Amino acid sequence: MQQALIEKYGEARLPRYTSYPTAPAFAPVVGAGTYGDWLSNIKPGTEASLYLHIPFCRSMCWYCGCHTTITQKDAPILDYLDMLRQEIGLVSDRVENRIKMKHIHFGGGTPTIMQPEEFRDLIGLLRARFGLVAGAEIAVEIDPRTLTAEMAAALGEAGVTRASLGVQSFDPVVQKAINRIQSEAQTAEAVTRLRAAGVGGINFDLIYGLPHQTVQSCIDTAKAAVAMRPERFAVFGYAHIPSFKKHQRLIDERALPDAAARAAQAEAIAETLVAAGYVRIGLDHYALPSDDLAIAAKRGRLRRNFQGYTTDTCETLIGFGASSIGRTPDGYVQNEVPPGLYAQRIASGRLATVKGYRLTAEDRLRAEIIERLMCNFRADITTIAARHGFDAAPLLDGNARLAALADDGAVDISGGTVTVRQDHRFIIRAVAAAFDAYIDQSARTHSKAA
Ligand SMILES: C=Cc1c2[nH]c(c1C)Cc1[nH]c(c(CCC(=O)O)c1C)Cc1[nH]c(c(C)c1CCC(=O)O)Cc1[nH]c(c(C)c1C=C)C2
Ligand SMILES: C[C@H]1O[C@@H](n2cnc3c(N)ncnc32)[C@H](O)[C@@H]1O
Ligand code: MET
Ligand code: SF4
Repeated sequence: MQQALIEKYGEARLPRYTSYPTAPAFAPVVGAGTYGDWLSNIKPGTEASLYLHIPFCRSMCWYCGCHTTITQKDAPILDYLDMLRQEIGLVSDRVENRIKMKHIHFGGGTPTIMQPEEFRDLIGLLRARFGLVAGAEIAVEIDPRTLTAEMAAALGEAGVTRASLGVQSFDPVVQKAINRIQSEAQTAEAVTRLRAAGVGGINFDLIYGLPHQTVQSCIDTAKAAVAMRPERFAVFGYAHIPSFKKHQRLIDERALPDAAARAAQAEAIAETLVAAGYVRIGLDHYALPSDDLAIAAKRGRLRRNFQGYTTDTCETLIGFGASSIGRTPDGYVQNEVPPGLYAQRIASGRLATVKGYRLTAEDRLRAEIIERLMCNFRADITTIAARHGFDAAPLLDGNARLAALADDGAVDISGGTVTVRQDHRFIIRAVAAAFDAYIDQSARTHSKAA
């Protein structure tokens, strides 16, 4: 049965539901003008999250699905940081003193491509423009291959609480096939430097489904990784979309594992991490039981946002930089993606928003159902619908996708509650899709669900 379900649902192109509606539903009707209005609607005393995108790396990993560009020079990075500072000014002029920062996330690309003093200045500017809540989280994505001792120390001094390291795979055959050579020793040294600098929460990103990856290779990587004792893991299935990311054409498609092999690899990594004391969280995260994410999951308080699973409860997320996505209580916004176009906008004194989405009451209802499914593998549709002033019946009855999942034994529906069995967690994107009103317009653009 399990095998049949993997074959039927595992290969479907479905969103990862880091938002609802998902990014393909964003449209140019929401631009800089609307975003400006939405920023002025933010209420005084709002606790907000900030995301800052740094779209530069020193070399290209062929699997990469992130918005980044390769540069060996420092000038483009310095120019970009200038624009980022200007954008922080433009936004803070509109928000005035109405927000306090609860979470700051530096993503990329590779944020640690900045010089230590540039990072310190950026944090200083944010602190000056927006107040910081006591106990706020500051998280930074890190490439262990290029993290210097000076940068690690600067992160600690600036108050960084979490570091997310790209690890992906320790298998030399896989590393060659993805153009990312990174030794275990390099990774361990980055962890040591971060811990010495006082950065307490460390996350490793791993990927399965890469070219030449096998179950054994995944187990070996997971074992080497757990020996370094990061607090968390995020384990992603390789999303191969060469039409969207041209450099993925450098990946040998004949060496890619099929759906059944991908599922076996995901399960082997899960078992290795669980055996080493990590708790499974949601679709693709793992954490030590003492970690905040594991505690939130246990209490049913897990959340999902653009960074994946999180403890962040803020309704307002302000995105800075090329391609950044933000949200306010009114809806979603996304900045211009190519760094050059983003820079042109900011240099002319305008917000860089090029698309977005204004949330309706029904979207908010569906968003909550999908978030609960993605986080808890269960959603009480009747209760959630009632809270939003909707009737649950139209969501459950005549729902062909949901009926098919129930017929296949993948979900249980009783008393208006939809539950996904723990051994069917790989199917969760298909269950979420059953509550996505836009799925048939967006399904084609998304990656394999397994
Ligand atoms: C840190 C790296 C990032 C990953 N995803 C994003 C970042 C910044 C954000 C992102 N990536 C895509 C979109 C869609 C909207 C757009 O701007 O075009 C966003 C918001 C593109 C994308 N990335 C992946 C896929 C399959 C797609 C296109 C289709 C889709 O929206 O699903 C794969 C992928 N990228 C990242 C991960 C972890 C991942 C798959 C597991 C990192
Ligand atoms: C931010 C994290 O996203 C993951 N990542 C980047 N590109 C892809 C892709 N195409 N498929 C799956 N995961 C990806 C890496 O693990 C990286 O560390
Ligand atoms: N760029 C870093 C790395 O790959 C962080 C994760 S990918 C955005 O190591
Ligand atoms: S995986 Fe990280 S380091 Fe590699 S190209 Fe993508 S953003 Fe850059």
